[in-house]
Formats: sequence, structure tokens, C-alpha cells
Amino acid sequence: MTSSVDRERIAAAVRELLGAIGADPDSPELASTPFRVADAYTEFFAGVGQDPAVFLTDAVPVGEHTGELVLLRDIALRSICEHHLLPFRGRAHVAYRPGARVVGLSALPRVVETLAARPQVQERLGEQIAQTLHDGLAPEGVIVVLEASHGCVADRGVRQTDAVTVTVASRGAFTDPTEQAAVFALLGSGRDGTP
Ligand SMILES: Nc1nc2c(ncn2[C@@H]2O[C@H](COP(=O)(O)OP(=O)(O)OP(=O)(O)O)[C@@H](O)[C@H]2O)c(=O)[nH]1
Ligand SMILES: [Zn+2]
Repeated sequence: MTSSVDRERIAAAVRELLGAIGADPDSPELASTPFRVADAYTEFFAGVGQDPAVFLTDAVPVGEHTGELVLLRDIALRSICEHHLLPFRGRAHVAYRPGARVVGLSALPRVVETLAARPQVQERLGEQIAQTLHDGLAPEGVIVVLEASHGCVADRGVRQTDAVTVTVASRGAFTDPTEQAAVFALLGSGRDGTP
């Protein structure tokens, strides 16, 4: 996969930014900062222009036994809010009720990671994960619960350090509140707090 991130342009922009806050980008302390930030942004935005559906093309043979529910909970979630370019992070829980096929479990975090590595808002990220799985797996239902702390809410503005945003995106069978409740119960077991 080729990154669409341009390191040189980011480094030039960071030099400009450092100057704009009154710092000296040519000071020894800051001299390496523009390219360090460029490297960090290359990681943060590695999903721009990448198709998450590529991870769903290989079905895992499990015979007739697809089971009733596949839930991968506590997937590490790291993304960048598009309003302030500050990180939001937490956990993603992804569940689907298989149709005819299942994929390798690692495909689910890879879909999450690819879609998260873009300028995002949490609601859209959850919807995009759900839609990608809906389109790629043709499951009977899919539900995506994201729990995240936003840098822009914690470290500036309202400064709500402990506030956690929980979003739900669903397709198919899991648009039914009763079906959703069963997944929420599984997410609640063995953990503190909700959902
Ligand atoms: N719905 C949603 N809002 C978000 C997300 N990330 C950040 N925000 C909010 O987006 C809003 C941006 O509002 P603006 O008025 O443009 O920015 P602002 O003046 O910096 O807002 P404050 O944070 O209230 O100071 C803020 O309320 C943020 O808390 C997200 O993932 N989803
Ligand atoms: Zn923000």
C-alpha cells in the first residue's frame, strides 16, 4: 500500500506553524521536529485513500458452522478528529451475525485501523466500519460500538478529562433494539461501566 501522505509538505507546514506560535524552528531543540511530526502524521493518516474492503476478501473455511454471533471486543482504537486534528482513542467492539461466510478475526481490527487512520468524527467512523462489513461480508447483521476519549474535549475547550463518547452503528438484524441489547449485555460482562 502506498501512502498518500507527503512528508516534505508536512515538515514545511510544521516549520511554518512553529514560527506562527513564536517559536524558532531553526533552534537546535526544534530542528528535527518538523520531520518527526511528518513521520507521526504518516502513521496517523495511513488510511487516507486506502480501501478497507481488501481485508474482507479471504473467507475462512469453517464449513457450515458459522455460529450465531462473532464479537471482537476491545479492539484498540486510535484516530484523529477532523475538527482539531487532535487524537481520539479508546476501544472498538465489532460484532456480526454471519451469513454464508466468516473472515479471519484479524480482518476486523484491520478494517477499524484503516478507517480510523483518516481525519474522522467518531459517528462517521462507526458508520463506515459497519458499512464496510455489511458490504464485504453480507452478514445477517453487524453492530459497531465505539468508546473513545477525545483530545479536543479533554485537553482544550470544555476540558472534560474523563468524558467518554460512546457511539453505535448497526446494519441488518442489529438495527433491532432487542438484538442490540444482547450484544450490549456481552460487552458489559466482565467490565466496568457501560454500554
Ligand atoms: N459529533 C462529534 N463532535 C465532535 C467529534 N470530535 C470533536 N467534536 C466536537 O466538534 C465540535 C467542534 O465545534 P466548533 O464550534 O467548530 O469548535 P470549537 O469552537 O473548538 O468547539 P469547542 O470544543 O466547544 O470549543 C466541538 O463540539 C467538539 O467537541 C466527534 O467525533 N463527533
Ligand atoms: Zn476535535
